[in-house]
Amino acid sequence: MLEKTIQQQVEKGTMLPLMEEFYTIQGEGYHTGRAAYFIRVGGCDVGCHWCDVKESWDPEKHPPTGVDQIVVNAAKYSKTIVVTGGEPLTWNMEPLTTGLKNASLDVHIETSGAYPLSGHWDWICLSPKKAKMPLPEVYEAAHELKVIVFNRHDLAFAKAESEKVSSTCKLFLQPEWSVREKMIPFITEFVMENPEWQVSLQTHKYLNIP
Ligand SMILES: C[S@@+](CC[C@H](N)C(=O)[O-])C[C@H]1O[C@@H](n2cnc3c(N)ncnc32)[C@H](O)[C@@H]1O
Ligand SMILES: Nc1nc2[nH]cc(C(=O)O)c2c(=O)[nH]1
Ligand code: SF4
Ligand SMILES: [Mg+2]
Repeated sequence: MLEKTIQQQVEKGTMLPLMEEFYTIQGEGYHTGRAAYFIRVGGCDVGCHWCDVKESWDPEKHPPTGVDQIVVNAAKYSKTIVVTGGEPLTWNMEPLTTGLKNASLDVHIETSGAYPLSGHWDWICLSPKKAKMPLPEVYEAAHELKVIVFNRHDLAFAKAESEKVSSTCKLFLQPEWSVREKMIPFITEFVMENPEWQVSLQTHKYLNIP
């Protein structure tokens, strides 16, 4: 009985499999350097082989948590909230983001865009993945396109992806962490030749913070 109620709440998005929450500094992309509270929601089946948070993939490993409780915690820490995962758009983000907006918070998302866009967002960071491409609605809504560069072909992929986003969308190339030393020369050369793009580094990993 209880199990069933919880499952129904997860289906509605009033409960979410919460992996972790932490107050830190946004390490990547347009808002790099800004203090923010991160809400990491479990569940992702995109399957990036280099994913730096594979523990997030199985939603069963993360306790279903009421969104009201998540909002109360978040509001204690920061005005800026980053919802990430896992893939947050696996779930209905409407209840969580309504709660966060009612608390007057700025609400950002990190997403692959592979699932329908739900929720109310002040900032959408789209990081497209070839294995499960973003839906058209997410390209249209994205404020920031952040392409991970694992090999040189990813630069051509980045260019093609940039044709699908709005004209105001900010463009970032971020080296895949394990090959950063090899990819940084290609990325820097590309950005100097294509100055509409900017470099994004995972600065939290250099700072040794979460
Ligand atoms: C862990 S993902 C979670 C959100 C969502 N599933 C996504 O991929 O956008 C958060 C961000 O980290 C990036 N990322 C994951 N693993 C990485 C790695 N090994 N090196 C560089 N960036 C990575 C993703 O591309 C994404 O922009
Ligand atoms: N500091 C910090 N910044 C981040 N930006 C995006 C992250 C993510 O995993 O979504 C992340 C993260 O895990 N930590
Ligand atoms: S989409 Fe995001 S969470 Fe899912 S495997 Fe790829 S990087 Fe990891
Ligand atoms: Mg991360």
